[in-house]
Amino acid sequence: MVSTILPLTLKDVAVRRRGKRLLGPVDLTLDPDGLTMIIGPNGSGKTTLLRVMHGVERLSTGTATWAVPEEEARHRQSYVFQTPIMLRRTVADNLGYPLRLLNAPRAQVNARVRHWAERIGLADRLSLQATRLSGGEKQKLALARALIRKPDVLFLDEPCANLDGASTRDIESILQTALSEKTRIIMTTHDLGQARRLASDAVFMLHGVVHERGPASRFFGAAQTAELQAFFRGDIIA
Ligand SMILES: Nc1ncnc2c1ncn2[C@@H]1O[C@H](COP(=O)(O)OP(=O)(O)OP(=O)(O)O)[C@@H](O)[C@H]1O
Repeated sequence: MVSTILPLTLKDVAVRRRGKRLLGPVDLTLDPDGLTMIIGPNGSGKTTLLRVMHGVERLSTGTATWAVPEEEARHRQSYVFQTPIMLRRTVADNLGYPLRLLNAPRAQVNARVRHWAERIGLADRLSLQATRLSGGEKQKLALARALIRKPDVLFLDEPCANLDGASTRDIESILQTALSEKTRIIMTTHDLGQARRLASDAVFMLHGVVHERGPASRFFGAAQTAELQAFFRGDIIA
């Protein structure tokens, strides 16, 4: 097994549905390290781009290629949806599910479940039905469930939408730890403060294409295009 599945290279990617272009053409390379933040107005194609990268969106044209065969890359990445999906089982069962799918030994599953339950503050509620958790707790559980099998790459679609400050802070702290442990993160957000806090590089989507991209320092400090400057001012971009 090679050490990372990256880079991911998108070449001339387009997604069309019922005659409408949702995305593209997009050419983009994701290097092995850091956190790439995808931002842009509603409907600009952020989620579609994320799904293309994760390999769950049918391409109309172009290619998305990892450094390893697609089958291997698929097993080494996780995706967390904006609205967390809970299995109708206990917190412990939800956390351990990805490891059980991999037939991990029971002792290892239990140890990792305990570690992550403590990390997300649910150690005393392991036998509670996960569907009964609050929105913030569900999102933390979904994040822990995605990280428990140590993916190379983690995709997150608006992980903190509708969450309070404390839950957002907890999630950002988990993401910082994952980054320090070399998990590659690619995420979308509507929260520009969060984008500045977390990003090592950023992508600005507009009308289904990558309008501007750069390292965080230049992207947030010296936006090159009038549209990104307008977006940062809070203007409506049609
Ligand atoms: N399955 C689909 N069929 C048709 N149109 C779609 C489909 N999925 C998304 N769209 C449209 O594609 C465009 C891009 O959607 P996408 O969800 O990628 O944007 P977004 O930037 O993530 O938006 P938001 O910030 O509102 O989540 C939008 O105009 C959306 O309405």
